[in-house]
Amino acid sequence: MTQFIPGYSRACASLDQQLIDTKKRINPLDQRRLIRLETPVEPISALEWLQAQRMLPRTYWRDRDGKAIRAGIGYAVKMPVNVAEVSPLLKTASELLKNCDGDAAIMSAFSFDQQATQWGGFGCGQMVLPRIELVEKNQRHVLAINLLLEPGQVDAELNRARKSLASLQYPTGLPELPMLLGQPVHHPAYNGWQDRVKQLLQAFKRGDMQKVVLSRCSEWKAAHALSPWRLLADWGQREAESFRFGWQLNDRDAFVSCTPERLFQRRGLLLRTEALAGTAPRSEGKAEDQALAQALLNDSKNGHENRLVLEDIHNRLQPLCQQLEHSQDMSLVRLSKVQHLRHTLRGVLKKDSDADLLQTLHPTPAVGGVSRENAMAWLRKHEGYFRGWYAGAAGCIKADSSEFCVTIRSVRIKEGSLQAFAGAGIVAGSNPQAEWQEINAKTSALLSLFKQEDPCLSPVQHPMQAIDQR
Ligand SMILES: C=C(O[C@@H]1C=C(C(=O)O)C=C[C@H]1O)C(=O)O
Ligand SMILES: [Mg+2]
Repeated sequence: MTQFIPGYSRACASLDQQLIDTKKRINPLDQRRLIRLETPVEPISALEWLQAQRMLPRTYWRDRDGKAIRAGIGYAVKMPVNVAEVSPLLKTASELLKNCDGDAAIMSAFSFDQQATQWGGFGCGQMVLPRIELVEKNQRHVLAINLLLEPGQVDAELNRARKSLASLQYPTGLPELPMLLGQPVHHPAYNGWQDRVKQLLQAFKRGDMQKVVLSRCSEWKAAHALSPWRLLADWGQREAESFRFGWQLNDRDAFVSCTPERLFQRRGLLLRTEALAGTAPRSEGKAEDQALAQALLNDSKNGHENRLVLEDIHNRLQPLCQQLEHSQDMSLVRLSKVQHLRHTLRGVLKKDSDADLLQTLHPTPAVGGVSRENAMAWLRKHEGYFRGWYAGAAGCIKADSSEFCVTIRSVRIKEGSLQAFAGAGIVAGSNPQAEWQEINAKTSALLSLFKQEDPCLSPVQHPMQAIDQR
């Protein structure tokens, strides 16, 4: 028998009826708990759906293989993250989720540096259980509504939920991306970059540190409003095997990432993570591309960048695991404009604690450095701008599983401008110019999605240069 899949307005009507029924069956003095109501719905593009909605924040998550897509609006539970509070917050979150039937997930994001508190309204992190969600899983689309019922507050919560439902809009498509105007402003500019790399090379010689990931924020003005959801749709088509994450605070401020890097995936006690570091450009010519890949696999500087990440992750995870193993060989992750080296790790945890995993792993030396403490202290003092959610941890937490990506390849869309972030692992043997070209290559997939007023200065270099010029 084929299952009946209601159209959008019938799905909304079904949820509304479920809310009315919930009111009848719930004792208003029951203890605090989460309830999730769901209904199947006709296939709708989650990004187009987000574009049409009015409630805030708007959030989006897609895992790397596209098996789970979650678009959320508003919130039933909102937990702004404070520096000292990450662990208790995550514990509260997992307790709430454990007592909730259904597929509830808390969307979460944490900034790169948990000691730094400000990044406009994003702060040093956010955790939200969306009020309404459109979820796509195993080719099924589900519309869901989450409720946090507290003793004596049940009616108020049900009324808020019905009001949210009544505000839903039907999707009507995604607006075109704007043209990027003029030249970008880079923080730091090339001279500042060169100075910092040289300073780091001295520090490595003195033995103070072994690796620091230095980054840049590049800012363009846009000709008209830039839809984060259109950007994620186009970017995701270009980089199919990437996590996609988006958080729109309001119509003037959003953060999105289309990133190849997994921080961790936890299913019960089973853990998967990876060391992603070491980069070469890609070439359109097949033979040249293959030569670049082979050169990357054989290159000692890139191998060293990757090994430092692998060793650090392995050493830090060891005390949390009953078993832990990593791939012997490096594999290649091939994106549209760059390719990376990757080692994968698998383990069995002693405890199913996301708080422990986040604190242990983040930030890995793929975005921070070795030693973590010295690299972070150096970056706070010398990087020269504040990363905010770039190179942060973003993902979703469920009752029995969780997954986080590392938000490299990310942008903030703020008041008519686009800020694009990119970093490169600086180690002994790094060359300032080659590392600058590496971050240009990392930004070039994003830039290729836009028309540019002044494209002649777009930062694309001949592919062979990045490795040869060291
Ligand atoms: C920091 C970024 O990427 C990281 C740095 C890499 C490198 O230097 O080779 C490769 C992948 C990531 O570990 C970024 O893209 O912003
Ligand atoms: Mg590198």
